[in-house]
Amino acid sequence: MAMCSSFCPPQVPNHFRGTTPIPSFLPKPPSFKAFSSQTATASTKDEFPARVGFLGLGIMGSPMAQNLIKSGCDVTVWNRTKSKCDPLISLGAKYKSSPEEVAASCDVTFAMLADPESAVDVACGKHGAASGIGPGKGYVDVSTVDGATSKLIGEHIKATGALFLEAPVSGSKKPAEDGQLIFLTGGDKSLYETVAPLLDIMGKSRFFLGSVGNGAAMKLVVNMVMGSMMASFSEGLLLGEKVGLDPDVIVEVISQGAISAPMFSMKGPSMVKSVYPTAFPLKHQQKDLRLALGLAESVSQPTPIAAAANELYKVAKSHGLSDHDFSAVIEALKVKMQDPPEY
Ligand SMILES: NC(=O)C1=CN([C@@H]2O[C@H](COP(=O)(O)OP(=O)(O)OC[C@H]3O[C@@H](n4cnc5c(N)ncnc54)[C@H](OP(=O)(O)O)[C@@H]3O)[C@@H](O)[C@H]2O)C=CC1
Ligand SMILES: O=CC(=O)O
Repeated sequence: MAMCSSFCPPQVPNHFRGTTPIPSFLPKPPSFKAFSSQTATASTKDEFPARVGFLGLGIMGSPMAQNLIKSGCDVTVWNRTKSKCDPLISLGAKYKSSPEEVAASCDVTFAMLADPESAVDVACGKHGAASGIGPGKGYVDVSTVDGATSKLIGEHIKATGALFLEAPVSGSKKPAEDGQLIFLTGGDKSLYETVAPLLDIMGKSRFFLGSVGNGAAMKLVVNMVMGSMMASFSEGLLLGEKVGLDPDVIVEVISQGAISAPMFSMKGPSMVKSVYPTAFPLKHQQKDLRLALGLAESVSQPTPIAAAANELYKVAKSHGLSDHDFSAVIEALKVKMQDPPEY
């Protein structure tokens, strides 16, 4: 893999021994050093992989690619809807008309796609990245998908002689803009080390979690908790309001106590106004709950809270809220039956 100079990041290993069964699709983790974490470190331009591809320029992909460009990386972009490439081209990005061409012309290619179907299509479909990639190159999928999808993409990429890393991110639109994402990675450790300077441009910390599937599992666990928290917060706001409490004060009280979370203090005030500017689309939150429930089922882990939350997001989707922020799930609890059944 072409690098402007050799790069060897300092290692800060943590040690972890899990006690829960491992999903059948995941390889058994090593008995020690199952993950290592690292906060972002400053790098110089000379340490970046020479040519960086970026596929998928939605809410997350655009600012991530933008940060790479602004840091001096040589970036080539592709997006299904070509117009989303234009602002990045204006900033200096190159453009190729297929994932295949991007992967062929770059040393490392990142992909930030909507869901498992699009991630597989862009990596493995006709004119997909796997058709253009090869030995000496790397593919980093930062989309949120399930472990089986991640493994499938990894197998296609590795069959070409290239390296593969899954690296889903925790953190939304603003952290993506601010270069404050958290990367949850699994796969080829050498690729992880090669792209570390790039992850550090886009993020504030990174975790290497071992085999492909572990990064996906970590991301789904985090987003399962997040989806349930938002559903519960919504119930609390509406219950409080119905018994006469000021919802703005509820947000303030929650924000000062033990259950405070940036998510509540950031999104609460707009939820009170029934405004949901999209940072994390509701359809993606429901996708993550669905995938997390699949993961739970694969190891017979009961997740009744997440299952109930998933139903609420499904109701919200059925009311046309898919592309609103996931905080719009509160609307699903406001819906009144038009024609109540007769009992
Ligand atoms: N938004 C957030 O806060 C966060 C999102 N994520 C995850 O990151 C991923 C991207 O999220 P986000 O940027 O918000 O999503 P968006 O919906 O804004 O972007 C989705 C991207 O996928 C592309 N895409 C969708 N379907 C296809 C397809 N069939 N073929 C090719 N390209 C396709 C879209 O292309 P086009 O422009 O043509 O539609 C677009 O580039 C998701 O997996 C999400 O769960 C993770 C952390 C935070
Ligand atoms: O996946 C969403 C996030 O905010 O993280």
